[in-house]
Amino acid sequence: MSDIPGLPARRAALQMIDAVLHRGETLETVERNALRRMRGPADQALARAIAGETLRWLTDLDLMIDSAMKKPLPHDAKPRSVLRLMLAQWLRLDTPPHAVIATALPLLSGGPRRLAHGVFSTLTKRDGLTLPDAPTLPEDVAFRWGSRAGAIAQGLVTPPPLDLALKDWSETEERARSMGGTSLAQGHIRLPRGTPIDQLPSYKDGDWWVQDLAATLPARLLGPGANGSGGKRVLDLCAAPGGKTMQLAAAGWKVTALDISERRLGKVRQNLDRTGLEAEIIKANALTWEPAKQFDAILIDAPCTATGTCRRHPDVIHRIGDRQIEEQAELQNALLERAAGWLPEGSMLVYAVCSLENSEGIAQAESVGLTQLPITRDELPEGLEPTEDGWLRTDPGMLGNSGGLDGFFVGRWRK
Ligand SMILES: C[S@@+](CC[C@H](N)C(=O)[O-])C[C@H]1O[C@@H](n2cnc3c(N)ncnc32)[C@H](O)[C@@H]1O
Repeated sequence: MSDIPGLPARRAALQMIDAVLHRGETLETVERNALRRMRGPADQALARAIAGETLRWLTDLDLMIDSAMKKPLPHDAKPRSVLRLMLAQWLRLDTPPHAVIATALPLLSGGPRRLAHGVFSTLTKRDGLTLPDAPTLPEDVAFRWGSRAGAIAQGLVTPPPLDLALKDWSETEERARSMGGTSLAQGHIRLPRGTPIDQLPSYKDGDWWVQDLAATLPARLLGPGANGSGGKRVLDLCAAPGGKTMQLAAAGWKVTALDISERRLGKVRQNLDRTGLEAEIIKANALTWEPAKQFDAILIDAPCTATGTCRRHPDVIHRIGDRQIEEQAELQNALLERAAGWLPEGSMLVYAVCSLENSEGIAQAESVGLTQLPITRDELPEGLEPTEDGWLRTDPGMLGNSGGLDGFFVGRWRK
């Protein structure tokens, strides 16, 4: 079966979609297993694209499948899964129907195969069958994202560009020009999606790292770390893989980077080595650890449901529900309470989550018993605004004309 060219990519995509939808696994984890056995980068990229587009447009693909059947297929039926990825290839990846049939139908046999063939043929012959302008979100997700749901769905249509964060902000203009990119903020370069990272100039020199523009905002809101008497101390409480640790170190802060995961701290070390930046690294559980020194600032980039990264991880749209949100909110609340207790007078706290959920963002921020230091418009890249209450909420529906950005909630306080 694996002799048919293109079939391994479809099989891997099917495995990825099923693991996300039926076992609640993250796309990132299942990708590692599913793609391991595949031959080359082109097949891997194809499997990723099929799985990504299927998950992004799942609700619409299911509506189409149901419209071509007298009796709807169960949600976990294999022919439904195969039909989903067949339609995603045809309607999103422009694969001609005959090629879709040749490479995906062998995933089924017997009656299910005839059924999928029949449904796909019916749909491909239907006049004017197209997807809507933006993916339809599952009802519970649309409800949670409220008035922003439509804009966020629009932001999901195009997979995100590649954002780089620069170690030296004074090089922004020159690097944007030499790399053929654009810049939406000092120290930020935006390149087209798919740009091969390790072939970009100065990758090995460690002059930049990959980081979505939205993910750079929490550390930016702490300002520079250097003052007359040297670097101020910052505790980066949930630090791995180290994007914000590098930003803070590059901005002159003396950084203590703490994380519970040794494996993920390995990434922080690698990132610091590559960029030549420095930080003290601590492996500890922030819920039991006690600091031995005081900090001028604490950044909590808290563990969260990561629904704000739905453009690059469309699995979150289907995997995350009330239970996961509540679990994360509980952890965030405990982290915030502890960190607020460690701050000396005059210090600053920034709390951030890459989540679009109110319970992980605004609801957490409102429980902090410190003096809010409202975020102001002049601290943000053009086109972004703080909320009326001085919090920052970004989502994939914003900055649409320049490539969008991930969803984040950020709050800031002074003690
Ligand atoms: C959103 S990620 C941090 C991303 C990171 N700040 C960056 O910019 O690259 C959240 C991190 O929190 C860590 N974490 C989760 N629970 C923790 C705990 N109880 N104590 C310390 N770190 C924890 C996870 O291992 C994960 O690396």
